[in-house]
Amino acid sequence: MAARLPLIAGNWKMNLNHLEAIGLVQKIAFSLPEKYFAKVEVAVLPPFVDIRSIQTLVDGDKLLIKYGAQDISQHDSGAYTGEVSGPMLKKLACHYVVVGHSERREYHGETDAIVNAKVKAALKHEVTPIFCFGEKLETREAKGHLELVRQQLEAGLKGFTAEQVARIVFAYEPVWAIGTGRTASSADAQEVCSLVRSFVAEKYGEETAAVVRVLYGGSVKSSNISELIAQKDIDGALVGGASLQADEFSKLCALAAGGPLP
Ligand SMILES: O=C(CO)COP(=O)(O)O
Repeated sequence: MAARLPLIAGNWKMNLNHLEAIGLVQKIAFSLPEKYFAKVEVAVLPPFVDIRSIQTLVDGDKLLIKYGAQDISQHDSGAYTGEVSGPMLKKLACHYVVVGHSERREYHGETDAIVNAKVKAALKHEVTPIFCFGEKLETREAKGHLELVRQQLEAGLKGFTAEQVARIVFAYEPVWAIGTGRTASSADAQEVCSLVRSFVAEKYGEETAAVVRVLYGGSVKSSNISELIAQKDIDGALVGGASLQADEFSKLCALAAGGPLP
């Protein structure tokens, strides 16, 4: 199986203005010298208004940290008040964009069809989509999580070729584990991440399945990252709360790289 570089992506959600963003990225960069980046890819996903400042910092100081956005419009331009397009993100040299986060599905009515269109827009403009999916508590309790994730994958990937799917980062985020302090056990997370890889293998071939990265997200911290990342099909994490603290996030990234701690 091809080696997959672990990815730790910090989803800041609606936190930190552009000045605070600069401070946090500088602290992370200071804590994580170059040697770590051969073993782990580190990305921050700030609010839109912070991205230009982070781009300037990363470019100016030649930092190895990557960055991206938390959402993308399905349209390229036009009368879509409040939206930000793929070409705009590309111009800011965003590496990643989160698509289909449960908070957008829940609070902004994003359906699987919209998520599919947004993944498509990201691929079109060569910004790597971090495609999120996951079940709510009631579905998990009714043991319907594997079926639901399968449906979300079918719908989210509709119409894509194997070449396109190979460029997607998958992120399993069980809704009941987000911001609750309740992490899925590593076995539970592995169960779903393995389903994702089998799904990709079945539909798009073994080669595609071997290269795609599958992340877990939901209350990931420095205290649980090592166990999660040790699972066969978990290639990193999408981190919310813990990505807002420089020390904690750097420690988490260092552990994902296999140490030593900064
Ligand atoms: O939603 C998440 C990342 O996208 C997870 O958030 P927490 O790490 O705060 O649970």
